[in-house]
Amino acid sequence: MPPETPVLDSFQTPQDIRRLSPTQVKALADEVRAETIDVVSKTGGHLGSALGVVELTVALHHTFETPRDILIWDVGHQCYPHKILTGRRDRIRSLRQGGGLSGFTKRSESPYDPFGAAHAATSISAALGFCAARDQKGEDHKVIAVIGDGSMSAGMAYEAMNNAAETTRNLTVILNDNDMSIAPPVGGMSAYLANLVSGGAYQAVRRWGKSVAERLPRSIFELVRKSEEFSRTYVTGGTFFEELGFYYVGPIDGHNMEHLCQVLRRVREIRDRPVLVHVVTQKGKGYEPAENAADKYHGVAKFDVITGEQSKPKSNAPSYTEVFASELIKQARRDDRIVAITAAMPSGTGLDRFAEVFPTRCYDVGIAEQHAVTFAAGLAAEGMKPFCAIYSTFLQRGYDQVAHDVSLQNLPVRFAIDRAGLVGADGATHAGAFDIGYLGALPQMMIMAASDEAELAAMIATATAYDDGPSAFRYPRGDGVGVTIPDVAQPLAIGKGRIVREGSKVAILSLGARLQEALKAADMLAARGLSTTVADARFAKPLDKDLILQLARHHECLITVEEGSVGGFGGFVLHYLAGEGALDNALKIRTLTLPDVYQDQDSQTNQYAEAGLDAAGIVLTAVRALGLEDVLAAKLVKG
Ligand SMILES: Cc1ncc(C[n+]2csc(CCOP(=O)(O)OP(=O)(O)O)c2C)c(N)n1
Ligand SMILES: CC(=O)[C@@H](O)[C@H](O)COP(=O)(O)O
Ligand SMILES: [Mg+2]
Repeated sequence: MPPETPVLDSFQTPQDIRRLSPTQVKALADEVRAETIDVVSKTGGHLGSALGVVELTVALHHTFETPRDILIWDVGHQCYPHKILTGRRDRIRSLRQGGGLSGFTKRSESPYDPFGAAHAATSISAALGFCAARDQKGEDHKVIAVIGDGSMSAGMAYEAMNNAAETTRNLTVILNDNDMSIAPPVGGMSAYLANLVSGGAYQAVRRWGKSVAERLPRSIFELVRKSEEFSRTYVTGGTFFEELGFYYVGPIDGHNMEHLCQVLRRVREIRDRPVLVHVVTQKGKGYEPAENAADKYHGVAKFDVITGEQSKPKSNAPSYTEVFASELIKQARRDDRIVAITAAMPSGTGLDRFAEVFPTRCYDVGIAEQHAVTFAAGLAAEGMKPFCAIYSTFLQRGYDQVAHDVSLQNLPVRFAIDRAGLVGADGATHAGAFDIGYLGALPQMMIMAASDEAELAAMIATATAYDDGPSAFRYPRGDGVGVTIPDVAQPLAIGKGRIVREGSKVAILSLGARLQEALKAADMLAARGLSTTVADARFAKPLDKDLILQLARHHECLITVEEGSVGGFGGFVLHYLAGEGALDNALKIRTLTLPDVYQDQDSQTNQYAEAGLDAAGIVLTAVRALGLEDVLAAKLVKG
């Protein structure tokens, strides 16, 4: 290959990486880094994490026989270099776009993605499953899990490590330690890892290397350094990981390609015990704006490569997250029993702002949703008012805790459920689809959904005032609609909705932020001569039974609308009306929910259109329910 040909362009198959010389491998890493920056500048995405693992990714594919060897990325948000190297380069510019590549690893996308992810700390458990299957089948390939230091704060990682040595002798765990989660990492394990890096062999080897480097001929120095460094890292004993039955190798420099490949080659041969390789990397490595940013460009919008400036769309309304933060701060100024909890998402939930005002009343417990929920239960049991702010999708992980520790004991934990409904570019793994159903199944749970930012403020006031049991309020990703928020929001009447527009033929009962689409649909229906009532349910539990009966009795057609899956609000309404015998008459009732499929990434607008949850979808449902498709079509033809 001529020296000027980019290594990346010379690939026929990903297996070609294994034939590259050390110089080419280094060049390849540089090319992959440049391409990753360029791609994400146009698509947005998880840049910092991807940049931190460029060398590691190249080294892994260079050393191991993927896809025969199983490589599992934890979370999967750092996998862009992996995608570039594994046959998806031609589609990499469709990353996170509708119809394009997922921003995470995904089994259906490639044989190089043996296990999909997006929620943290699943990799070691999954890898162990792959190991057990391999061992059962008498096969001999390697299985590698790459997990970040932030994800190491999650319970699943410990459950898996605790089980590793008893399950297999042949597992490689790479701990990718960039000393960052989305925010700076928290907790004892993080401190322990920092200690290993700052006090252990890593610094000693680096210091030793520096002091002798100038005095030895380069070739001799390299030889000595390699064997010395490897043996030092290899025999470092007494770590937590070794107590669990792992060989501990590290800490090693995750950006030193030569060293990385050498260590991985040796690790590849170990088959008598699970190995944990502690690799030290830098989040945002190689792109100055990312390296210098506090969040290391964890998740970015499209940006200008030269300046690093991100292009965030302008809005006249605050985001729901911002409203949550401001309103909770207001409530907390008046009520010193209010405390807030986040599971490693201070900026995403807005609790970073709360922590600035009330540093001692905000708890970041790490990626530990289960713990966050039971921790909140303990606080509530002692008379505090905990607001447990967790995205809908991540609260799934704490479901048993919500059921067993909170709901069963009727403890007044307040769940602030951000990212309710479809979330756009993160796709199916992050959709807040299920919380209405899974929380609604629990006795004693009060559930609200905000239709705009003023409603959210009122719901926060309601949750603050409500001490009789657990409560939850959900709100979507993105900006509000621009309504005025009162200085002092007032609590809502529990279990009472509101009529927003009066009509007579069709009733749309909306729960949550689809209300605007419901109102648009009402306009469109009115234009077709169909007088339409629009109501905002506010509560999924308890239901506003009077309102529902009134809508059912006085309209020919009732349509429920929600940003949630089948088995949620619409199901509760149907259940109630069936019990009342209200479905025995001529009422035409339809429940609009998210479809019973996992929807891939796209813009939120397109996702909702695909789900039939936009104004056009609501109109179509009403027209079909009333059997008027032909009549209206004929009218349209006549003009
Ligand atoms: C269960 C769960 N909770 C929260 C998140 C949100 N989240 C995604 S990446 C991340 C930080 C992960 O840190 P680390 O594993 O160190 O990876 P890094 O981003 O530093 O590469 C968090 C909190 C998640 N994906 N899954
Ligand atoms: C990978 C991950 O889980 C988070 O980084 C997530 O993508 C954040 O989502 P938001 O951008 O909605 O906060
Ligand atoms: Mg990290």
